[in-house]
Amino acid sequence: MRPIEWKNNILYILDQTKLPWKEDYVLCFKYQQVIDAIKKMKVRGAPIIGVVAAYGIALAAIKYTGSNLVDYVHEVMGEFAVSRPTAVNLFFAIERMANVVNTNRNLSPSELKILLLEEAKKIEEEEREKSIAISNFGIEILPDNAKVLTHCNTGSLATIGPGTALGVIKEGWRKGKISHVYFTETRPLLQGARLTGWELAKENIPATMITDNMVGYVLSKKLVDLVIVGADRITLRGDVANKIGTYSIAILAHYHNIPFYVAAPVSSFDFNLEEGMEIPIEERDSEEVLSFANKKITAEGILALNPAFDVTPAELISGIITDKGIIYPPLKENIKKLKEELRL
Ligand SMILES: CSC[C@@H](O)[C@@H](O)C(=O)COP(=O)(O)O
Repeated sequence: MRPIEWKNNILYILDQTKLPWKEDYVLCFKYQQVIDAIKKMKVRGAPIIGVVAAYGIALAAIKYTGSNLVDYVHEVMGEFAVSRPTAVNLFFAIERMANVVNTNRNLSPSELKILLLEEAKKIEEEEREKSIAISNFGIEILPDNAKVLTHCNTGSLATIGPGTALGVIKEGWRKGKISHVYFTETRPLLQGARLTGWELAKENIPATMITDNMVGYVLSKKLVDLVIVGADRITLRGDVANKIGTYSIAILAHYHNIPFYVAAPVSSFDFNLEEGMEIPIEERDSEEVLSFANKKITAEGILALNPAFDVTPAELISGIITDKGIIYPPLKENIKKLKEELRL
């Protein structure tokens, strides 16, 4: 199963809104279709959003027949930048593509188009490698026979490679360190139930789904030894934006003395932001909350909140598993060290 594929100037995107019922690909011939797929969450998860945006920008360039390719690509990048605001990987990928354009302005349009496509392929390959590295580093935090809880979907569908949090879980299972996985259904769009369940079943990993409001029960009964989740954006002090509900899980884990880990590539860090409250949180259409299985579940006139993410403060996090190793508390100090080491 490949979550995306680039073939003959077409970007194929496995439509995650149709899983697990149907394995259907959306064919993107135009960059607008890529933006639409991101907005409608046909493709979702922080790392893959960046990869898909890079291909979308390359696709726009390849299809352009006008006389000012550089300005056009910048306009397109602006459109991608407002597709989903929280995952910083999107902006990381746009910046990489912008660098290619800005440093090669003097090349012919056809040469520039080739370079843009090469950069998108490079970003894809790098994300794959990063998620393999995270999966391997993560083994260190797993006790023997571990029972683990995760939230949302952080697997191959979200990352190209094995995954971040789910990558650690898959590798832990392969190495005999994990005995059971609990995962939340993840309302309102059920990325846990539909996508994580689908990936775990494909790998034959013993798994139990719980509804989002069962986390307190599961942790109080000591059914799990640790929690691992992904991230959409991590600030300099180690605050983490991730799928709505993550913050509640972190508080419950803290109360019950259960380690709470985050797994994310360095491309999920936003070194421009200090505090979690600075992270822009995507507000989605309230209809997603007001309905279930395409059926309205409230009386007419009832309103609903629909923030897609929340922020977990650094104090609640036991460690961040990255593609460069594990960052332990004090997170602020150690993130600063990593930034300096990587010269970012
Ligand atoms: C490796 S994916 C990490 C995060 O992107 C993931 O945990 C998450 O919150 C996804 O949210 P989504 O709204 O499904 O894009």
